[in-house]
Amino acid sequence: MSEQELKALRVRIDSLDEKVLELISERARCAQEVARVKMASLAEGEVPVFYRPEREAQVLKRVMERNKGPLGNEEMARLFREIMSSCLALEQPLKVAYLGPEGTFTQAAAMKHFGHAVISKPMAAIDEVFREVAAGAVNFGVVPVENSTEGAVNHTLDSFLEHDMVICGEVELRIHHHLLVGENTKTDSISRIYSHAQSLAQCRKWLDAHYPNVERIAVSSNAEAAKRVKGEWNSAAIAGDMAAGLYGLTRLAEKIEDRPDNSTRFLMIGNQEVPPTGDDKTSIIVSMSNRPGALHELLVPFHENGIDLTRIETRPSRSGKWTYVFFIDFAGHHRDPLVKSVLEQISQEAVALKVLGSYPKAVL
Ligand SMILES: C=C(O[C@@H]1C=C(C(=O)O)C=C[C@H]1O)C(=O)O
Repeated sequence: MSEQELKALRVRIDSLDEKVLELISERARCAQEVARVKMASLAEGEVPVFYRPEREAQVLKRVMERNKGPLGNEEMARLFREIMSSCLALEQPLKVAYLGPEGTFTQAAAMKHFGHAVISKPMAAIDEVFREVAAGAVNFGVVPVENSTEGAVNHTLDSFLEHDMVICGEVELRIHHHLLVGENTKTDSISRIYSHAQSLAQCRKWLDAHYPNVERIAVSSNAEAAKRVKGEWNSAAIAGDMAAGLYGLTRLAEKIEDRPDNSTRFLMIGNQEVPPTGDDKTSIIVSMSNRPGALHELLVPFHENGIDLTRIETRPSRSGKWTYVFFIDFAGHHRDPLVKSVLEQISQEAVALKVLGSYPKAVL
């Protein structure tokens, strides 16, 4: 390509950028107008709701449907995710607590869902994320709920039994783990590998094959593992890209998770009910009396009404020995007439039924 051709293309890009810039600014002014209208139409004592997850899900879906390339749908939606995040911040900067410290996959999930224009607050434990939301110190919390290799995150499920929380959204993240070392690590003398217990489990076979005799030490998070390695010469950490970048570690081996499709699902928790989008999920907790056929009775109404169950998990109820609660996710919104009638049927059989929330299915 000649110098002249390049120059002409760059002039074109500059002029397109000017238009993109002007359009984004116009969009941002529109969002400011939306905020003004929301404020003006408040009833006495009513608190304004600036963040609308159902609307954001629709905007992103529309972008993906209309996108003609060459950028991929996900890539395009990610760009719009950030534009919306900045527009919303003009209305109200969201405060989001997540399972920290900085550099965790939960932080990456929070950024994927809300974009980067939020004020994010790392918490030391899942329960603290719940408490921070309950106390009103933040608008939303982000917690992991299940991993495709290792299953449920029990701390999260148990926290739902202790706090009244609304699930406002979900996001899924591909989890890639790397073996990370610091500048001073003697790579042939590694005698300890730090990581979160879930991550150690997700890389178990790889560790058995490559570091069978090295001590595996479970710490509170992958980011904590990365932090420890920074100051030690004989240790390595298993963590993801964010933690590697944050603590300046290098990858001794990449993508060492045993299953290449290793993914984690995260939930956004808050206290805002989300209206239907037409493509939603609902999460409920049900406790049944301990008698034969109870689980069958619970599941039949879903089957008979053609409602797609996406997940069912059992946990001890914590209110009696050998009594259990079921965490159930299914397609649909609790305001859909069909879902409403199924929930009514179940509540007749159940000891207790609680809707944790209906929320848009993950778009990104
Ligand atoms: C502009 C609005 O407020 C927020 C910002 C949005 C956006 O930038 O598109 C979408 C939904 C809300 O989270 C709105 O409610 O439409």
